[in-house]
Amino acid sequence: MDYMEKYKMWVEDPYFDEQTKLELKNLTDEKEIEDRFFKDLEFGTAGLRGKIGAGTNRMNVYTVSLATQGLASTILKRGEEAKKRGVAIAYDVRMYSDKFAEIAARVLAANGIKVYLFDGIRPTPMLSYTIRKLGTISGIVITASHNPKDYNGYKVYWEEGSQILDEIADEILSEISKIGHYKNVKMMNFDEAKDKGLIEILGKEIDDQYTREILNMAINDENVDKDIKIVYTPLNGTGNKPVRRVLKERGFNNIIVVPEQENPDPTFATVGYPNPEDTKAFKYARELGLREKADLLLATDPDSDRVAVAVMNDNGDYTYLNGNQTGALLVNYIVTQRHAKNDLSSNAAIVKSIVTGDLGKAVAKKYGVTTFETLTGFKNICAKANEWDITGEYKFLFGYEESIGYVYQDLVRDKDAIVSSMIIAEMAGYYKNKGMSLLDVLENMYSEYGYYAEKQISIVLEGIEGQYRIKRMMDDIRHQPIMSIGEMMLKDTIDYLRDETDAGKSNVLRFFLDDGSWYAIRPSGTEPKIKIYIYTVADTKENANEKIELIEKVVLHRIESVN
Ligand SMILES: O=P(O)(O)OC[C@H]1O[C@H](O)[C@H](O)[C@@H](O)[C@@H]1O
Repeated sequence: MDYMEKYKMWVEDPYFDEQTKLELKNLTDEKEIEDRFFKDLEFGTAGLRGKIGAGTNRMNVYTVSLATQGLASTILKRGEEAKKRGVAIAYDVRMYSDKFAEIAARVLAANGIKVYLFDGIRPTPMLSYTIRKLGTISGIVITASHNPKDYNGYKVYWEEGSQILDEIADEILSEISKIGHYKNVKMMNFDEAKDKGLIEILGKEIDDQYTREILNMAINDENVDKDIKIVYTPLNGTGNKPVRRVLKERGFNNIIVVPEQENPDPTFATVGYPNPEDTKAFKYARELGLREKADLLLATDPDSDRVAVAVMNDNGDYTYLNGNQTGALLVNYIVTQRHAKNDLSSNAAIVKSIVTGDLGKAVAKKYGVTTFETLTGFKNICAKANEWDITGEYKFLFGYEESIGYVYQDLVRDKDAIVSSMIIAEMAGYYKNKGMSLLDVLENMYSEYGYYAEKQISIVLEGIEGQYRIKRMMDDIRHQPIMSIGEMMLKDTIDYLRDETDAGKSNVLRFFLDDGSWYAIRPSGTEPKIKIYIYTVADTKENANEKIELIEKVVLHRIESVN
């Protein structure tokens, strides 16, 4: 069926509800119809993610129920035991998140699969934790993470507690393709499923366990200035209760929460784009921080798997750390402290993505800790922890990405802003006790390891047109790489789509220059963007920044010249 036939089917078929039909009938722009129906939502970097609305390429009760039936069939193939182990479901603050979670629960229950559904909003990492605690076969989180308000998403997890990799995703997709019409999706009444014990509601008990286990992960409790003043914003997402609770129970009493962004708001009215990678998300936190003279600002994204940090500088304002800097600081803190305590196993390893910078790796190396690199997607980072559970080859110490995702140890198999906020607060308090800010620590690291600098640029290109243009941009640079930038000559290229690498296959290009700088280009798997990552290391900050600027200018010029 082409997009128009699919559109007509949705408008005419009595299976679809009246509101959906009305929404579709009111569409006047054919481009919009095409965008809604030209394909089905795809499993990208982090599961299904798309705009909320009617259509096969949108997040709605129909696409969610279809995906869940595919997941149910995949579980059923694994027999009775898998059915009993069941599926844990969490959801965030977004529009329809609770409704989609309920639909998913009803579809699984109708298939005879046990469901553990949270009684309210929870952070994504709690789902990972819960899967491991309850021993479920799978898990779902309804969230679009940091995307704008009109998006939602559906992340699927497997028994190890991390997001599914391609093998299971392909199996689910193949089961979805066998379903045919949406009416073949099974669905049970919610109350009936609860009465039959097929849906069980999760609450306080699991919150308590999670908090307790995180508190046990403290590295230092003494020599930490717990009076450090931190302004925290959950950006109207799920972080408010768990982050505050963990910090409070660790004894940090000087935590001030941004009042306007404390409570859940699916429209993210105070922030617009709720991505703390973007320093604009700190607007309210900064203002409050300046008034309160806070040492640190912390911001978690709506599903609380990612956290960003800003540090009070000598000019009395805040310096925003990017994900590479926070990641490197955390590697440095964890590794040096554990080393000093003689608590660093000889097979300890850290894991980062291929588009994450190298400062953390340099620190790890000094202390005999191995660094592994995976494709983008925290599922790939945590897959290492899962693998080492079986082989015992390495001990997963820390995983991180430039996109402000971090996890310490392997209690949770996803990035975890709750665990990370606690370790960041501890780290900042530890150095404050020594009279240093995190900026001082970073500066010391640069003097020891070299001035690492980085820049990430995203170009937003929406809709089908955008998708095609991103493809043309990738094709263009893939076939005609830039041979020199100023005095820097292209030395090596990795095309992760075509070359055999340890990381695996993905549409990513990495270009290495002869002075040690490198840059990577890839389409985002979660947003309509092409992303460019630029890295360098030099003897001074000025030299490093100069190189970054030059690379940025040349690469951007080239990419943007592709129509
Ligand atoms: O760069 P993208 O494909 O948009 O992904 C951005 C981020 O999305 C999710 O949060 C993934 O778990 C991360 O691993 C990834 O870095």
